[in-house]
Parts: sequence; C-alpha cells; structure tokens
Amino acid sequence: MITITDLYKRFNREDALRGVNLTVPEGQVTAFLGPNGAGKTTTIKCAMNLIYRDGGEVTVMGKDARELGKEQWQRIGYVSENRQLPGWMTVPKLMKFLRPMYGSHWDADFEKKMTKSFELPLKTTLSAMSRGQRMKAALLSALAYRPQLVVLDEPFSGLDPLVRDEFLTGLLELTDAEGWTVLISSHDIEEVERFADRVAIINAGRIDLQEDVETLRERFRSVELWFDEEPVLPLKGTLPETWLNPQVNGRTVVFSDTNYDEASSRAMLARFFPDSRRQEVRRMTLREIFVVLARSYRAQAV
Ligand SMILES: Nc1ncnc2c1ncn2[C@@H]1O[C@H](COP(=O)(O)OP(=O)(O)OP(=O)(O)O)[C@@H](O)[C@H]1O
Repeated sequence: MITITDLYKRFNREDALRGVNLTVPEGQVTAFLGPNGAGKTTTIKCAMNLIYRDGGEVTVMGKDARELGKEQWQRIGYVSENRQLPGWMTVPKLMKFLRPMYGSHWDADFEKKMTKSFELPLKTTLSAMSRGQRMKAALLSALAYRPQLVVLDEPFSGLDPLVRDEFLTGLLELTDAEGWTVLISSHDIEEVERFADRVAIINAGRIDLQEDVETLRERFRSVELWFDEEPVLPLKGTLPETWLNPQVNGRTVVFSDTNYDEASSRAMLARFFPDSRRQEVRRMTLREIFVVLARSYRAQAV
C-alpha cells in the first residue's frame, strides 16, 4: 500500500533520509521503529506529502505521494503528535465539520462508539483539552471514516495506560475485522508488539531491517554462558558478526545472536566457548531486540 524506494531528504544540507527503502504491505500492520532522530517522522511526512523529498520514489495507494488527491485522502487516516486541530471547536463541532468531506465513507455509528469509549468531553473546546484528550480527538477524526490506510506517528504520546490499552484493543479489533493497512511509528514497543505483523527499523536515515515480527523473533536469541572462572572474550573481529554486543559480566558472557539456528548456533558456541559449563538461550521480545539493535547502532556511530 506504501512503497518507498531510495528516498532522500535533506534539512539544511544535512541528510535526514539517506536512501530509505520501505514497503507497507496491504492488510498488515507495520511497526516503524527507530532511535530518536532516525527519520521516522520525516519518512512518514514524505509519504503523506507534507514535505518535499529530495530524491527517490514514494507510492501510496498506487499513486505518487505528490499526486495524492481527495479520492485517496478519503481513504487515508493520518494522525501525528503535532497535527494541528482547530482549537476553538468542540469534538461534536469538529465531527460535524469533517463529516461532509468524507461523504458516504463517514461511519456515524463508529464515530459515536469511539467518542464514548474515548470518554471525550463534548462541551470542552479542543484548546482547553488535555494533550491526551486532543490526541484521542485526532484519532477519532482520522478513524471515523474507516480509512483503508491508517498512518499513525507516535499515536500514544499523552495517552494514559488504560486509554492506550483501549485504543489498541479497538484498533486490533478493527484491523482484524476490516483488513486495514496500518503504518505505526512508536517508541512504545510493547504496545505495538501486540498487534504488529511486520516491523521496519530505521537508523540514521536508512532502513536497517524490515520483516515479519515472527521471523525476526525467530532469528534473535539472548545467549548467556556461565564459566568457572572469569572468561576472556576472543579478540574483537574473531567472533561471528551475527553475535551482537558480546560482554563479560563476572563469570558470564552475554550477547545476542541475530541469526539463531539451533544446530549451527550450538556448534559455534562449543567452538568459541568450549569451557562454558552452562548455556542459556532464550527468545527475545521485540522491545529487547530493538534495544540490542539500538545499542549496536550507537556503538557503530562512535
Ligand atoms: N524541520 C526540520 N529542520 C531541520 N532538521 C530536521 C527537521 N525535521 C527533522 N529534522 C532532522 O531530521 C532527522 C530525522 O528526524 P525525524 O523527526 O524524522 O526523526 P524521528 O525518527 O521521527 O525521531 P523521534 O523518534 O525523535 O521522533 C533528525 O536529525 C532531525 O533533527
């Protein structure tokens, strides 16, 4: 539903995006993750045609992002933390204002249901609402017309844990029922992990990986090895490149295997650490995988 090829974006002669290649497949939820300043918002803004791009191709719903028109916008729900809402309006006024723009796409029942479950005040103007309430109003205004493509840039900021949970559960039900395509950038990885089919990780303006969450979790393992005496790590560069952040902690060695395969990984452990008396290999959460990758990005940048 979104295809981005070799996307470049420069701000003040600094490259923010340096050849982004990203695919958001139809009917799937893609989590867009990356450290602060990696380029998530910039990529999304290029896809939503909110800023000019300096190079590359961006196709959204089969159209060049620069040519998105009313027909596409009626089917795209975009929410970002900084999206401006008319502060003088109340939620019912905002809904009344937006409804005609979406014609038959607008789902009044759905709008009512969401307004109720978000517990949005009906008489307060948007400018007098809390950040979380404004975020909920923004979500409401982007989802009430049941868009086919939902693009959420940090949608959870300002939402309390209960509302996040309700919002996610609602989104989950909807994506299951409607087959929506969702691109969601967030630092709340535990939340996103609950419903993401795919994950794309961006670092320093380039996509580092994009794959199914399950495939990613299948190939990452946290490895801990115990020794009778404090071990010495083999020289840098001699361990497999797929073992990230190897460290000695007292009498243990810990690292993350990014390409785990039961038989070959066990054989490599025996080869590099023949003295280890105990080995623990466990699956990692998406959050743990992200932290390990982010740490290695930081180490590479030094
Ligand atoms: N309007 C702008 N002017 C100058 N530089 C910008 C502008 N917008 C973004 N940048 C720079 O582009 C880079 C990517 O920023 P971007 O906001 O896309 O990152 P992000 O991954 O969304 O980060 P975060 O997780 O912190 O929101 C950063 O170095 C940022 O400073």
